[in-house]
Amino acid sequence: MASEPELQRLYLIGMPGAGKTTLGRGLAVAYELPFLDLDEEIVRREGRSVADIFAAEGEDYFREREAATLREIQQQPGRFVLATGGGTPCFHHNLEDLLADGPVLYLEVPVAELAARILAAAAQRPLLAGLPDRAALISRLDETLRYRKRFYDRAPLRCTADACTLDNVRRLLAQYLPLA
Ligand SMILES: Nc1ncnc2c1ncn2[C@@H]1O[C@H](COP(=O)(O)OP(=O)(O)O)[C@@H](O)[C@H]1O
Ligand SMILES: O=C(O)C1=C[C@@H](OP(=O)(O)O)[C@@H](O)[C@H](O)C1
Ligand SMILES: [Mg+2]
Repeated sequence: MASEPELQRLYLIGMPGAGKTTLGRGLAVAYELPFLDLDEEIVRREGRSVADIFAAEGEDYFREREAATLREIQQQPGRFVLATGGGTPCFHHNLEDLLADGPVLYLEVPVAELAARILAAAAQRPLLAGLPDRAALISRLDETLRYRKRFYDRAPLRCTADACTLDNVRRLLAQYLPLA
């Protein structure tokens, strides 16, 4: 049988609600790799939720912790799947560090679908909480994506909306990775 490509480290990027955490967990199971979620790692180190960090310290502090936690994770040896936060590639030196260390997969999901998913749990996403209605959320997501797209578009791998399934992503990765 032909050798399977061996995945060392995989990074998922994309807007809030794109499914980075959900798909990342599934991919980690499929590849038998540890799963890490950057937000969860920050929360564990800080002993408080992302919403609490934003409320108490502001976004700059969160971005500094985010970059430092990413660095710390990358310096550890070993294989993993890492789900980043939506803003991760857009701050500090994070995108270059992601691109240098493993395949980066962009989950591209239309704003209307992101809004539908986020509305159920807006309180967990401080940058999107407190918007008055669906139209305001869509407008904020549109504006955010317009700026962030230039970062997300640098990912060498991408899946779009309904094509972001476990099977499709495994096929994409098999084409991308050199055979072991
Ligand atoms: N492929 C999908 N189809 C429909 N809903 C999804 C999908 N992936 C994730 N979700 C839902 O969308 C919400 C956001 O998913 P999550 O994985 O937390 O996204 P992210 O980490 O990119 O912000 C969750 O409620 C999750 O259950
Ligand atoms: O888009 C963003 O700037 C953020 C997205 C969140 O992660 P998810 O993309 O997993 O929601 C989290 O890191 C924080 O609330 C900021
Ligand atoms: Mg997430």
